[in-house]
Amino acid sequence: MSSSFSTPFNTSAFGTSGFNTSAPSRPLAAYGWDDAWAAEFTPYAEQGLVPGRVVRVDRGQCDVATADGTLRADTAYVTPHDPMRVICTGDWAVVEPGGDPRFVRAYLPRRTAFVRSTSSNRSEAQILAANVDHAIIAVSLAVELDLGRIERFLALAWESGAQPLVVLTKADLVPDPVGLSYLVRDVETAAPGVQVLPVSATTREGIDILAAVVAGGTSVLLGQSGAGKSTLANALLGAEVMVVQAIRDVDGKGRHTTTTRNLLVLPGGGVLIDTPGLRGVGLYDAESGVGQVFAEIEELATDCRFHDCAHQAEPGCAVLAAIEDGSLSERRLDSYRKLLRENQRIVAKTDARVRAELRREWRLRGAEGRANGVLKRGRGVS
Ligand SMILES: Nc1nc2c(ncn2[C@@H]2O[C@H](COP(=O)(O)OP(=O)(O)OP(=O)(O)O)[C@@H](O)[C@H]2O)c(=O)[nH]1
Ligand SMILES: [Zn+2]
Repeated sequence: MSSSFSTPFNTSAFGTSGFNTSAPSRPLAAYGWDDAWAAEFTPYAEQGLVPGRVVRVDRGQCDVATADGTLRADTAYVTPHDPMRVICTGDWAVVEPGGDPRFVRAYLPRRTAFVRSTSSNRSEAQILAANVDHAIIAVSLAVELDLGRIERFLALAWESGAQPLVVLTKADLVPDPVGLSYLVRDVETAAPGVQVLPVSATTREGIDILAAVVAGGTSVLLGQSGAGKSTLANALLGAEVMVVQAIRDVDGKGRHTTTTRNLLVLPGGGVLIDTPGLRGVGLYDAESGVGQVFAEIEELATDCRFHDCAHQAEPGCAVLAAIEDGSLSERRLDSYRKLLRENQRIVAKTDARVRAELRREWRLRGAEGRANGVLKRGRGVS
């Protein structure tokens, strides 16, 4: 039942009575506005500029959800040649209060970002979504688990700076609870520091737990085609809410507009970003992400006798010893190697400057989140 999803949105996110000039921060809270964003925004507020979250970017323009509803704005100032700096869905935009056209003047520094390399040969990156807190990796229980694929998505998620969460969809197709618990455990071994949650859109098992997790921030849904992402999004959103949000969007002149949004406020709290680009996202320079996915192997490696041990046949190799005693599976080590190799190929084709920038911006934050995640799971970090 969707009773738990029908409450907060209707109340006050946007008054229908017109433009709100008194308390701009309250409606924005639904979009993830917090004290830290407000602090970043202070110098712009002094210039009379307005904050808002980017819900969609088109050629040359974007839709920005502000306290006064969704505004259309020109992105000429925030579309530099550097593809990493182009404004994208999820950014907090700094918008002119009026003007024809109205311009986005800047956007606030990103906390996290999903990036994709746009082609195999050109050294170009593309920003897919900004300021994402939770990366929900949808994995279908209707087909055989592919742990390697899950690890790949996890690497991507960690690299973005977001906290991953694996959702095993279509749990109704695995009615045996013992069988299900084994599947969950298998995935958990491939996902240290990550919550693994079986859900079913059919029976609504796990949906309320998922709704509670995503209530605290901005989420994206990743996963293979057919994994159940759309179904999950609908279960979280409720069909009525999508309609309501479309109707309540107003342009700068107070007219209703009907453009589709790539960023939606969830009725149970939180924000969901669903852009076409994110749907097909692949592995991009996720070196530190890979390390996090295989945290237990990297932890073991610190006990190898040689600092640069390749875990092939070296004496005193702690990784091989773990395989020997059965505490680490060969599949896991193979998968680790495969992802590292693949990653090196991608890295070789990628602009070093872009990579350096990614690292600089997200390493600290990522390391922090990872440490927390790993500790939460009680894995051996010393
Ligand atoms: N039995 C069962 N089937 C489900 C469930 N959730 C989704 N499905 C089915 O799985 C299929 C794929 O679901 P989608 O939500 O379209 O998957 P998707 O990940 O959005 O796929 P793309 O749009 O191709 O990326 C559909 O036929 C759904 O009806 C579930 O909880 N239980
Ligand atoms: Zn070793």
